[in-house]
Amino acid sequence: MTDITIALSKGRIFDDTAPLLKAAGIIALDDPETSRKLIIATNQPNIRLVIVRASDVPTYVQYGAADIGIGGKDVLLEHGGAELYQPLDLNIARCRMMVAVREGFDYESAVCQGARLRIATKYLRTARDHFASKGVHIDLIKLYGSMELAPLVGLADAIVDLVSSGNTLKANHLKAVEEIMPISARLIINQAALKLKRKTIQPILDAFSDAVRK
Ligand SMILES: Nc1ncnc2c1ncn2[C@@H]1O[C@H](COP(=O)(O)OP(=O)(O)OP(=O)(O)O)[C@@H](O)[C@H]1O
Ligand SMILES: O=P(O)(O)OC[C@H]1O[C@H](OP(=O)(O)OP(=O)(O)O)[C@H](O)[C@@H]1O
Repeated sequence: MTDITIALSKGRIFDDTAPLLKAAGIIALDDPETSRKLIIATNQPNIRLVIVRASDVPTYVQYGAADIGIGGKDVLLEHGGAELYQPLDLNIARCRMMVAVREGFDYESAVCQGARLRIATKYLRTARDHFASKGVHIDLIKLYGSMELAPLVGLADAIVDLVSSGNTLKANHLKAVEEIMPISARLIINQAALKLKRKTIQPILDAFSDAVRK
């Protein structure tokens, strides 16, 4: 039987993917939340999970270290998608990529007046493309997390970040001023693996598709 490696991150992606894996008859033998193991066996001897940082999932699949991955559209856009086949929107880990500012900040006026905006984000490519399409001049500041802090301490005028419930923005007296795009997690497959291991990968893909449609 052909060996298959599936890359995914722990936390919300693993939690939301576990039911889809189950629908494909795949059950992890350890819980990545409690185990320190990075390679997790499943009930299917030829299928293993590798637990990586969310932003590293496309890299593992691109280089063929994993055959299949599950990653957010946010992460896939930043990566660029080289060598990746993206056949399925899993409709999980749903949120929105937004521009947000301090509650008192007049974003519309700043944009209308052609002000140069300082934007803090971990999503450089997405932010660059968004503001370029609006013709807004920006300086980008790369952060790795807690973006909501940046406008509060004068590091940036605005942030580009993910918003789901809106609770994080509210707790930090920020407001969303623009939606850039809806985000959800996608199945990604290494293009060479799809050709060489199609017989094993296709039934997994089909089971995921059926489970998503239900
Ligand atoms: N608040 C949220 N609600 C729903 N989905 C979200 C939310 N925040 C992030 N996501 C989605 O879940 C994915 C994984 O998020 P997670 O928080 O596990 O990783 P991360 O901290 O963003 O990444 P990394 O560990 O690489 O820094 C994101 O790439 C995004 O697609
Ligand atoms: O609108 P909300 O429901 O409050 O969710 C938004 C928060 O979720 C994400 O962070 P996450 O929880 O992944 O923490 P992280 O910054 O450590 O990745 C995102 O970066 C926001 O901070």
